[in-house]
Amino acid sequence: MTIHIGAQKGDIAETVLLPGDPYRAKWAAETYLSEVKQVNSVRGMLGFTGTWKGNRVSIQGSGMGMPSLSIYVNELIRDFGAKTLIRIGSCGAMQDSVKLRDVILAMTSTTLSTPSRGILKELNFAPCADWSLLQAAAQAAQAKGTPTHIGGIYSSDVFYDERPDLNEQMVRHGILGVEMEAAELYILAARHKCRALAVLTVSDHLLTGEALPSADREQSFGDMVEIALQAAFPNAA
Ligand SMILES: O=P(O)(O)O[C@H]1O[C@H](CO)[C@@H](O)[C@H]1O
Ligand SMILES: O=c1cc[nH]c(=O)[nH]1
Repeated sequence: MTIHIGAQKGDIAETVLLPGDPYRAKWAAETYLSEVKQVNSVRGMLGFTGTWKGNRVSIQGSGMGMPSLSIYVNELIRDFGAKTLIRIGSCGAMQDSVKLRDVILAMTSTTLSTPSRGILKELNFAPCADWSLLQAAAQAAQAKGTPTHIGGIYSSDVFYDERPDLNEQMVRHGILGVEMEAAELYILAARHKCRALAVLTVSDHLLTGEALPSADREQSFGDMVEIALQAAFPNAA
């Protein structure tokens, strides 16, 4: 048990999927896993462990923003032995070629700052995905036929951004989409020698103003979950 995760030692699998939304964790666990057990409810940040095609996997909500994700990922790695961490999140598209409900595999994540800024100091560390996960996710997405984009994303500290000039630079430099957690996930994974990837579904479009309702963000991003599971267990039949 930790301060924020009420699970017992051994309750959490080495592979953990991390949606920001705890109710997406519940939906994904109930929809895709077998032998599901709820392992966390502290602060309503639901976590579940079950099996997928015989492989043990946990799905733990990580909350919104990098400070929140940092708490859960630190505890998952240090106290529960997590080794493979895959974010399954929503994001806003920043390119015309990226459409609503498309999947983005975040190869890198640009950010202004993360909770790790204090230790990285003046270093502009480049947060990047684990290659084996990225490659397996790309193959899984191709096999499913899901419209998928692979490249850089932007991890922002704000949802209601009042820096249009910054977004303009992101768009201009080919950033595919914006979300709020991947950069710190990648930095923590690098620090602790774990594997990490962010698999995202486009829920908003910053260029067209389109936006999906909250129920869709909670319960309809199935391709993203299946791609993440297949990437974690590429040999699962
Ligand atoms: O849908 P989730 O995984 O929470 O991800 C995105 O949605 C939240 C904002 O609505 C932020 O956490 C952002 O990163
Ligand atoms: O951070 C986020 C998440 C979803 N959609 C956005 O526009 N931004």
